[in-house]
Amino acid sequence: MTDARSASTGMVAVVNAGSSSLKFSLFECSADGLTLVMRGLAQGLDSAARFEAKDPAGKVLATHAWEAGQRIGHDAALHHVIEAVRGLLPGVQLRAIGHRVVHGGTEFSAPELVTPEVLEKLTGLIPLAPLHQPDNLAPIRLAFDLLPDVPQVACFDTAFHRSMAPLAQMFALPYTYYDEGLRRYGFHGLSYEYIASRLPDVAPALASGRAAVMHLGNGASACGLLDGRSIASTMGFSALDGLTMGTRCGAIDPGVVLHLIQQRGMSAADVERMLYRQSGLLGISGVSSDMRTLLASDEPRAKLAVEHFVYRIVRELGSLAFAMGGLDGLVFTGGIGEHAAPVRQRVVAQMAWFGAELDAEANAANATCITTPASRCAVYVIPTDEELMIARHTLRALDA
Ligand SMILES: Nc1ncnc2c1ncn2[C@@H]1O[C@H](COP(=O)(O)OP(=O)(O)O)[C@@H](O)[C@H]1O
Ligand SMILES: CC(=O)OP(=O)(O)O
Ligand SMILES: [Mg+2]
Repeated sequence: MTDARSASTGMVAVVNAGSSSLKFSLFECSADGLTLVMRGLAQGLDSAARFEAKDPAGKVLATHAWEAGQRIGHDAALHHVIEAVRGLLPGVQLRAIGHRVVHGGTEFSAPELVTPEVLEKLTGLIPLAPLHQPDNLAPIRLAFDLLPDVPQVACFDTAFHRSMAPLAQMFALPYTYYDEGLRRYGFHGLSYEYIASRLPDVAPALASGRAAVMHLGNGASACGLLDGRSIASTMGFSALDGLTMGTRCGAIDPGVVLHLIQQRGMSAADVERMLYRQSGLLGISGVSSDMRTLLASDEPRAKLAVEHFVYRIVRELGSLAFAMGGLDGLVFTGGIGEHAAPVRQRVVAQMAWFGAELDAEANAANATCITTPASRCAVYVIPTDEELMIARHTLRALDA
């Protein structure tokens, strides 16, 4: 958020459509930059949908709850968002809409103005991200109908990782599959790009150094940032790979998938449901996918789930450090990374052999730097802002 005070040149709306939620933000554009005006969230779209819009200070501007048990589609949620914004800001002029689109495939390595042809190509990528891409594209289609004169820009989760070397993108499958697009793409790129944009101010040594960034939200991944560019990601071909997540399994032996299908008689759809929706923190704990609930629980399996989450982070951290030729610092971001001090404490405790030393008070306060001056490796907490990153990209794409 900037402190822009000069004349407004219109608003940019940002839509981040997830599998069960739809987040939106409105930014005012001026010569000084982008200023957040409003942000909101329609969540629980599967069963217990509710909507809330807030001003930048967190004051609630509007709420709505749908009937419990009703499944609200993204179209209905977006209709509601548009009506709510029109009610709160009558006469609002949208200069553009920026969208988070999870998959850009091999073709889209930068934000793209959406034309019907581009939308068709993005639709063709649905098989690469079946649980994210359809929800990302639904609001674009709807906005084409409802707001045909407003330009739309697609901003990709995969784009920031296109800087990874071919070797880092390659699976050891027969080579033709690589050419056909079966490769490690990496996701959460808008979040990593935002963090990279913050490093020169927050941690200048990391901006030009070797940083491992942990985006720990409901989906979780880690990225190796070398000189501010992505050189490795724990997420792969899909958003299933890598770290333990809320309901996703993270890295597993592909032999397990074969076993479930061949020996246990599960269908591909059953396996997909299990790996995406019934695994991870929820699967291990049997209690919840929500880190807050697990940290507050006395259930042994809730504790085990948290331990597994930490274990996988530390294992991947070692891999990223060697891929970068060393480690100058670590950045935590995402809902868990920004707020779950006990998780950060456990990760840094596992790095004690390496010389990392936690500042317990700073960690408890979610301070920006949570290690002592004597620590060999600095550890930071930097809140992410995928929406601001999308708004910036959207303006740049319009100017281009
Ligand atoms: N104060 C907190 N303590 C521990 N975990 C938290 C806290 N606040 C949020 N989280 C966790 O953050 C996760 C959601 O992260 P978020 O980045 O908001 O998710 P999404 O990927 O849906 O955007 C949940 O597991 C939630 O429990
Ligand atoms: C790519 C991905 O995992 O996204 P999310 O964290 O929004 O589920
Ligand atoms: Mg997320």
